[in-house]
Amino acid sequence: MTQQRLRIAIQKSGRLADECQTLLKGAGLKLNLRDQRLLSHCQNLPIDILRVRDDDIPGLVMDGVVDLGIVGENVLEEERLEREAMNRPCEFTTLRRLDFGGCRLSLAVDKDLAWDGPTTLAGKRIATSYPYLLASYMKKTGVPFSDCMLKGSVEVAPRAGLADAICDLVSTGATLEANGLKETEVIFRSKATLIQTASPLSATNQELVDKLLTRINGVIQARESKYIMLHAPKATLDQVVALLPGAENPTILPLAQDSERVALHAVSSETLFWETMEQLKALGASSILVLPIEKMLG
Ligand SMILES: Nc1ncnc2c1ncn2[C@@H]1O[C@H](COP(=O)(O)OP(=O)(O)OP(=O)(O)O)[C@@H](O)[C@H]1O
Ligand SMILES: O=P(O)(O)OC[C@H]1O[C@H](OP(=O)(O)OP(=O)(O)O)[C@H](O)[C@@H]1O
Ligand SMILES: [Mg+2]
Repeated sequence: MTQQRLRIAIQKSGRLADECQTLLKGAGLKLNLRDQRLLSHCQNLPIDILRVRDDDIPGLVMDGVVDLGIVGENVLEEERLEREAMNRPCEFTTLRRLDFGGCRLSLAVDKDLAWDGPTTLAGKRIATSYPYLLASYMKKTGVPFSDCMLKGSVEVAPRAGLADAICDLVSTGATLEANGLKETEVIFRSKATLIQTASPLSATNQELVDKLLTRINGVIQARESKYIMLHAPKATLDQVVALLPGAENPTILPLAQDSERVALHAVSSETLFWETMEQLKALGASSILVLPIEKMLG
């Protein structure tokens, strides 16, 4: 029997699509995803990429139709709660939370409404695409409400007289502001996440998943890290090192024809902000270079 290729479901188009492809390509998968096909073969590894609506990804993983999926935790938790309520399979394993797709599911009301906590919504109608996440939150508050399911344009529901409030995704808040609404409670914080089916994989495919995960961890670690090079006076070296966020012990090198100053090289596990660079300069550091890291292992 030929070995079954590993199947990974990602969003076909939308907010997560490009980042998913960048991540997989960064992990070494050679993909040609320019055409419209549902299923694409990875050219250098026994992996197939399935490109679908994001709403379908949790179910495909929970039913064991695909082995891995990348999806927003908001969509994943909504599907899990719905399946749990229906006594349908809702198991999966989270391999890792990813560094993109950050957003929150929030309650929002007319900006002029006086807000006095969730009780303000007692007996009111809330429009949402996430009825299970909303119900799970409202149950904890004990406030009775009714809902109105809208798959899109949720933000116009109050103005259209369809609902008194909304429960929708927020990132910058621009959509709420443009619709005369204000965010009042965050009910769920979400990022994209990599999940695996609960059905056991063949030993070969599990090895491939483990390898892929190590590489993905490396890609994300590299994205979150910077290589820093600078020259610093020996007199302020300790203060300079203390300013470098998350850095392991730096390399200190002598400078030619300069006994007062040294060169410092360090990998910082956090973004180096302008403020920190200005503080480094104030300590006498010069030639401060912050370089991106392409790959990282170990
Ligand atoms: N404003 C936002 N900022 C950041 N991430 C977001 C934002 N809105 C949504 N997301 C995340 O991206 C995911 C996909 O959003 P998108 O708008 O592409 O979904 P969609 O329209 O349902 O797509 P599909 O056609 O695949 O069903 C969301 O489920 C959420 O996790
Ligand atoms: O707080 P903001 O930065 O404005 O983002 C929030 C908006 O982003 C998402 O919609 P998207 O723009 O993906 O369009 P959609 O409604 O077609 O999904 C979400 O449904 C909100 O409407
Ligand atoms: Mg969708």
